[in-house]
Amino acid sequence: MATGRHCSWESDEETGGRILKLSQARGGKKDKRRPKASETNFAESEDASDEDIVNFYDTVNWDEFVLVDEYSEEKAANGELVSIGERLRSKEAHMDEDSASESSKPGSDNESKSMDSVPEEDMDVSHPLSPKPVDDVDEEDVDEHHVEAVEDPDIDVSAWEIYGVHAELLRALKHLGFSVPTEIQSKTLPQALSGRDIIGAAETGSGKTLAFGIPMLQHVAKQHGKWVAPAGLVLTPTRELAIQVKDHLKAMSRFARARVVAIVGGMSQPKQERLLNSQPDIIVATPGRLWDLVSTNDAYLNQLRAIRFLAIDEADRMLEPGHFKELKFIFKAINEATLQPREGKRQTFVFSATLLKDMQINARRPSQKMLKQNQGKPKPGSMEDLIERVNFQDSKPAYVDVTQPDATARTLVEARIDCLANEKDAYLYYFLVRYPGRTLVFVNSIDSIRRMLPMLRLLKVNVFGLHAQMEQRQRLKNVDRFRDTENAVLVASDVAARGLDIPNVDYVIHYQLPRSGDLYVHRSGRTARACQEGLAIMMVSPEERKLYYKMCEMLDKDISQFPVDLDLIGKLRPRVDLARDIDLKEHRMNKTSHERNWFKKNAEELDIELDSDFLSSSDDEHGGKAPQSEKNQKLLVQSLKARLGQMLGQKVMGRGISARYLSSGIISGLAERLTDTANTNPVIPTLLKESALETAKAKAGGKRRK
Ligand SMILES: Nc1ncnc2c1ncn2[C@@H]1O[C@H](COP(=O)(O)OP(=O)(O)OP(=O)(O)O)[C@@H](O)[C@H]1O
Repeated sequence: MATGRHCSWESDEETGGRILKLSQARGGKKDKRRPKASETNFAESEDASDEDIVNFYDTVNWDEFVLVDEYSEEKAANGELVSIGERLRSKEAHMDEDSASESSKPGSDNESKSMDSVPEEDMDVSHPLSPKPVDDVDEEDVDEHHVEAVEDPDIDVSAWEIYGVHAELLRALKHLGFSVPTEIQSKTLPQALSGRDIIGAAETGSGKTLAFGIPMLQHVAKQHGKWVAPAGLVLTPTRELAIQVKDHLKAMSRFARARVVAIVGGMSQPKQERLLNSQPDIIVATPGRLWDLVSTNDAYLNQLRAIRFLAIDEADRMLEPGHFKELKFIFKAINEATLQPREGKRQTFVFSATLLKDMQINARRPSQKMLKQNQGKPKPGSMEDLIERVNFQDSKPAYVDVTQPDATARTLVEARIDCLANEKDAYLYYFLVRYPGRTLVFVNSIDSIRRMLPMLRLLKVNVFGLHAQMEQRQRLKNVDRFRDTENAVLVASDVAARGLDIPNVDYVIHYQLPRSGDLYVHRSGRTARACQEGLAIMMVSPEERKLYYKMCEMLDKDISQFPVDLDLIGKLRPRVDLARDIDLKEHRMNKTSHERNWFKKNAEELDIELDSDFLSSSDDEHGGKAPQSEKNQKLLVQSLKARLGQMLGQKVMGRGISARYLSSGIISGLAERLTDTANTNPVIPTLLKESALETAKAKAGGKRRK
């Protein structure tokens, strides 16, 4: 590698687009050359240090610089693409205004918030490719005068007034269009606003965030800008959830102007330290990153010890390995005698969708042996253990349980599809084609995601991936794209199962059965949110049947079969088989060429001469010639892709999903249907567009829980 800065494009497996890998050898000379637009991107290399990135930013002419990858092209088509320079200037103006208004806050430390103290590396959050900004000085911040000038929509929020909700929060509720509280909110708020600790459980998507968020924001609103310490700490199990909760609370504090920050792993640590230094009112954090920062800095620790509100969101997930250790440290640290005096006691909220159910199950189970082993203490890592460690200051925390017996949302319709394990791809593709909609597909392993993404892309499905091994930036970007794209598909591991609030997810498909009833509830809860209807479908192979029956028993429910059209699946299957075949061949080719390049590169570095047989088959990347067999393979793949393209271009003439569309084997009004593109399925023009939800409801005979 050269001694200076090195920028190179690499293809991105997840997106099919490109990312820039940026690196600089330590002590390398500063390259004053202006990079060409095609050489630059904000997506900094994983291993590029903050310093490297700051140096890199110095060299870029932002006015000339617009991003050139696929996603930006989409934005450009909508006229949304602007030069980065323009964005930076608008952000700068924003920050100036922000710091001016901040200086009126008593006790504010302007230095820590001034433009000078915000290194340019922070600016990456405002570029058009980045996910929703995660800092506290992002573009969503609205200046006070502007905010006050906003006209309030004509929405009646008087239903909230009986709880004494602050006028500034009532205004935000108007703007959010939340005219009445949800059940968990109406049952929690009177107790929480009167100072009680709460253990709460409510179905997924029922509005738990504001149930614990409003009491915190209410406290901040009453402080009128006086800052002594953060008012609240919200702990969540995943980064995405933390950012989502932060966004939600921020939207709610639009007029109360609370400073809400997210402290999560996968983001620049110095930046997150600056966020903690910025006098936040509410910190939303994942335990790991928070503990990293807090355990090495007493100032942060003292901030936490002074909080007035602690909320544990998705508490049951916090018990899983990987979260609980840091959570225990945080509890211990903040429960120690506070150095910074707190005005009044701390209130604690513990929330989940399945919490009480778990607690009841656990409460029933502790055997004498177990109790003996633990000397009367709760089992380490259990919910009781968490509850004990959190150290409620209320002698009797209030229990608020508004879950259904099976804990799923009332508006959720459930169905199952029985099929062989190796047929699942064909059935899934059939479903996606037959019922276009925003669809979240859950699988049990990252390998399944890696296998399914390229196959579905070859089938021209608008698909994104989400799993824990993806870079954080990519994870957020994919969630944003899924949220912003009509009829998109997100293939996800259980990292997305809990808490992710993506509006309007039409369908959740359990491609593989979840490993527990709780996970089923959480996964399914990504649809049917905020009182809307949604459909969850389990794909059950014969091997999974035992587990399926166990789950039905545990959840105490029968799940009806979802009707499928076997004739159509038969017609779509050759496309899926071909896409799988192409992907397999491409994968093998890439593997062979990667291995050969690896040998060659290492041999060059070690100055070893490779066998002439080996050299004759050296890859063309290094000027050599690829072997004939490999060239043939490439040609074969190209021709298979052309064949698949042809297949995908053809319409499928199905017989229809039910007798409703058939009369004596002849489709009535076929000619009209074939020309009525607005109402017919784009791939199967003999069928009318239909919602899978309605189909499932019709099949279940309209039987719904009350
Ligand atoms: N009072 C309300 N009226 C209408 N919509 C609401 C109300 N309160 C919250 N919402 C909306 O409902 C959705 C779900 O809220 P939230 O994410 O808080 O649910 P949750 O119970 O935390 O779900 P999960 O258990 O899956 O995390 C959000 O989009 C939120 O904006």
